[in-house]
Amino acid sequence: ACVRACTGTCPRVCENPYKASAARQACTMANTIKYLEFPFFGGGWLPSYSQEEAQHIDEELFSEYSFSVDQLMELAGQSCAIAVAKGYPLQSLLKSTPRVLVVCGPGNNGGDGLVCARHLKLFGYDPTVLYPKRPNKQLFHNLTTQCEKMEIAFLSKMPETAVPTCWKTSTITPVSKQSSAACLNDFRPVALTAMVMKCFEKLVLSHLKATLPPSPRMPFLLFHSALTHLDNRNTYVHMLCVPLHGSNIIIKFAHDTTVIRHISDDDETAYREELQHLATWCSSNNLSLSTEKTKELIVDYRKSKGCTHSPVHINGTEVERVSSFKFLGVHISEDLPWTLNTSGQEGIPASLFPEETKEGPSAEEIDEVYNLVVDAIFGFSFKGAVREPFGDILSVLKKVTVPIASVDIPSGWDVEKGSSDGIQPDMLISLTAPKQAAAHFVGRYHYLGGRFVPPALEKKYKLGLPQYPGTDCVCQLN
Ligand SMILES: NC(=O)C1=CN([C@@H]2O[C@H](COP(=O)(O)OP(=O)(O)OC[C@H]3O[C@@H](n4cnc5c(N)ncnc54)[C@H](OP(=O)(O)O)[C@@H]3O)[C@@H](O)[C@H]2O)[C@H](O)CC1
Ligand SMILES: [K+]
Repeated sequence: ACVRACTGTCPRVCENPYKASAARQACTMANTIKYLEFPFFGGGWLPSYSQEEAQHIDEELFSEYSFSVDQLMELAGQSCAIAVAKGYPLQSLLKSTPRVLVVCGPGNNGGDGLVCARHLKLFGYDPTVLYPKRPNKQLFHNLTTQCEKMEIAFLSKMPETAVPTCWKTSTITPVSKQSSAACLNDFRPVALTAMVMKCFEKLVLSHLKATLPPSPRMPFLLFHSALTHLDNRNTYVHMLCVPLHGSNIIIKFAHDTTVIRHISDDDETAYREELQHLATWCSSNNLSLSTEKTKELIVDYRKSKGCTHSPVHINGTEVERVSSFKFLGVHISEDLPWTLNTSGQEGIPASLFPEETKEGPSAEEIDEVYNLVVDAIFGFSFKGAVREPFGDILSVLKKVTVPIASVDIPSGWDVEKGSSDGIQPDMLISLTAPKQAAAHFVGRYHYLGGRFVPPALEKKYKLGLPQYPGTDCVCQLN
């Protein structure tokens, strides 16, 4: 391996007088500073930083130097895209389309990932962003919009990758029911669906019929009850998912619309925005939303529910909360009793939703579809055991065989100690300065990015940064 680490006084530091004096001064500042060897560009030793030091430097950039997060994130994310383009040039990719999966976490590391995706798109790659937990902050809304405007696809979980949006979109044309139509009710809405979708629906139906297990699980049941409709001549099914927030699911079936949202941390903003968006969309398209007929059901299994759920309003009218309703022919109750729809089955099997609730594609799907994965899940603020949904995602990333390029820190690694059984990226792009975990990186490419450190700050923290070549904003360290 080209990168090694040593702690405290390192004999090889003496080979470089500048580094030796920097090392001595740095050691008086923090006993924990460790040095990484970087053989590129003449070689030398580079300090690496603990979690706390990285956070101090970061804070000082914002407070003392008045940088905004957007500014630094743009430079950080752009340098990640440049490093990826250097390590994996378009012409070297093995798949016919230059697809890259960018997995973004809930913090600023995820923001770097969004910026990286946008620049990769400008460089000619075809990025798809997996963004399962989106923070409700303007910065991240903006970054997401920028990506969406550049036609970068977003995944929140696997089903949305299976059917392209254009197939799922129907044009609803009002056809007059009588010769002198006077009001909206005199029109019948006729939905025109893409022909390819109609064929697809038939294929899905026959596939589902062939593969349905003897005791169907809930999601299969929902789809099955919708798709049996296709058995009748001259009929078809619409399941239209056009979420405003990628993590909302909207199911349209005939003239019924259902909005589904998984709520975490009591944050209902995206759900409420979706309803507002739906009401506005209906009104601007001359469709009337019948609030009286709209019902809301909340499934809440938390032990201590703490707060009561405040009602939602559509066009100023409160939506009635019910404890059960019939959805696509299936009775759903807030306590999800299995027996409502089946006989002879006691309770809900523990493995009811094993595959269906998993976030993101499987390792096989990633290997098949993407050339590489950009890991922007966690950076220097990661602490403790990985919480879901990221535990499942990291387990998948451990199994992929396509290269992984990690932004700042391989996600899931302890920022200082690394992780022997974590993901093993092929590329690491350290931002500002390498963190101590970089000593355990054994992949092919280690880049330094984020060329925004003012010289005074570099001096204060004894960063001893290497000379970036010319005007480049990344520097290869191994
Ligand atoms: N100066 C620079 O070099 C710059 C670097 N940037 C990038 O920013 C990250 C650091 O960003 P930060 O937002 O501080 O933190 P992270 O992105 O690392 O992660 C915070 C989120 O992660 C969640 N978290 C933490 N631990 C866990 C865990 N064990 N399981 C699940 N989730 C976890 C945390 O959730 P909370 O619930 O604790 O809030 C946060 O949501 C740096 O590495 C660079 O990539 C900037 O772009 C610009 C300047
Ligand atoms: K990362």
